[in-house]
Amino acid sequence: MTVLITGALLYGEGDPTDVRVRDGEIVELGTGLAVRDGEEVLDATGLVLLPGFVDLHTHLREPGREDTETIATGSAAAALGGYTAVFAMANTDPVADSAVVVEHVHRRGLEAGLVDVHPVGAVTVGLRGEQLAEMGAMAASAAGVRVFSDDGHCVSDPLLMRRALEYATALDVVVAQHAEEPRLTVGAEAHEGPTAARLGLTGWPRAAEEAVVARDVLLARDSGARLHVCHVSTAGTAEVLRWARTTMPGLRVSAEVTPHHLLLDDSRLHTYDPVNKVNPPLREAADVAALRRALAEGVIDCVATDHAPHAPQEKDTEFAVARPGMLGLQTALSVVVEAMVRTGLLDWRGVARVMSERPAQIASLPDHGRPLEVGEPANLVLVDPDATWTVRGAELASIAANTPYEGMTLPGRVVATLLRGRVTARDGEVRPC
Ligand SMILES: NC(=O)N[C@@H](CC(=O)O)C(=O)O
Repeated sequence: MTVLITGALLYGEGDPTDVRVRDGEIVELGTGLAVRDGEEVLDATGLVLLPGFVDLHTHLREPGREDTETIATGSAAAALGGYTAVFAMANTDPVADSAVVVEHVHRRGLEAGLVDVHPVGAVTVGLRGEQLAEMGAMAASAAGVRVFSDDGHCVSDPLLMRRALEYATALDVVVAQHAEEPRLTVGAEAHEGPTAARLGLTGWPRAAEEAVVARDVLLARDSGARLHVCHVSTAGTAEVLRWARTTMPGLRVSAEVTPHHLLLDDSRLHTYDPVNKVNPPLREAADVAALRRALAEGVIDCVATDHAPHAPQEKDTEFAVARPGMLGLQTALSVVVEAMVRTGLLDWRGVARVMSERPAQIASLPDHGRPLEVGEPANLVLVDPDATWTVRGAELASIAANTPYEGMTLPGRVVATLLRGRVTARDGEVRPC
């Protein structure tokens, strides 16, 4: 299968370039490349070519909640969002805490064939935070698990977290922590601050996140482990990470921020619409500004969606009982363009860094986030930087429709995604193999 991409702006820079892709690789770069017989041509005039995006944090809900998302529908959303690899969180039913479950998820991803689906293994049995899961068996399984997380729950017991990091060091895998001290967030519904106080919502204080991150970087320092901090949501956490990076040379700590924490703040909560309920919660405008700065400066490494589909009956209910979480895979690029590119904080090379290169490096994916050069794997995304589109939850590929961007017009549109040289999405349609 051969594809010729014509006139693309590589990383949004320089002269328009033609890119020939064959047998899963970039085989030729140049200008005026001739179209060969049987070749699919992608006219990329005015479009930006980047390495395909990598999402370290996705909830695909299969097994267990196929009424809200399946590995096939989530893979479609990912391909349409420009992703070539996603990491599927372990909070499924059954929990992905054994080789059997992670191998099942991996296999289902291969069957869907739209994006590389990497199962995340649970750190503790049943996500209960009591006993370590069989991390070694999951790492050694056919799924080759490289990222472990109890996401949705914090590994709050410091001794258990220390042990998890020690095992992770031995296995050379990453522990991704959902940083939330549970004793500080009992009954929490929204960010603790003036908005929650006015609305009568129980607060989720910043310190519940910041204290766990501070503890964990010290545990990572002592164990030499690779720690990844999920969904950083506060200015204070960014400061803890900055302090850790500057005072502890050799520290192997990385961090992600979600698109929604880069764009939305808790001023949206006055409607009590649970579409805005998410964990960690939307914070204040000053946090949003600090997170944007930290991402631009590399204090936060990457963007991860925390794509969290929920059924209507879990969202269209009272704020207090509604499930937290928002869709993210198909809107991530546009939100990053709005929050980071339009504001001048990142150029397209920066977008490639935070959405492709750093996440691939953090998860040790050798074939993703690679330079746009001859001989490199053709995991690619073509973006129209000037297009805008209006988000409609019902039109997204996910089964669930809980997008906080409903009706919003956002910039930047994914035109095509290529996985190992095969077009997986083009002009809003997916192409399963
Ligand atoms: N991020 C979310 O708001 N929700 C996540 C889990 C969680 O972190 O609570 C989910 O699985 O729905």
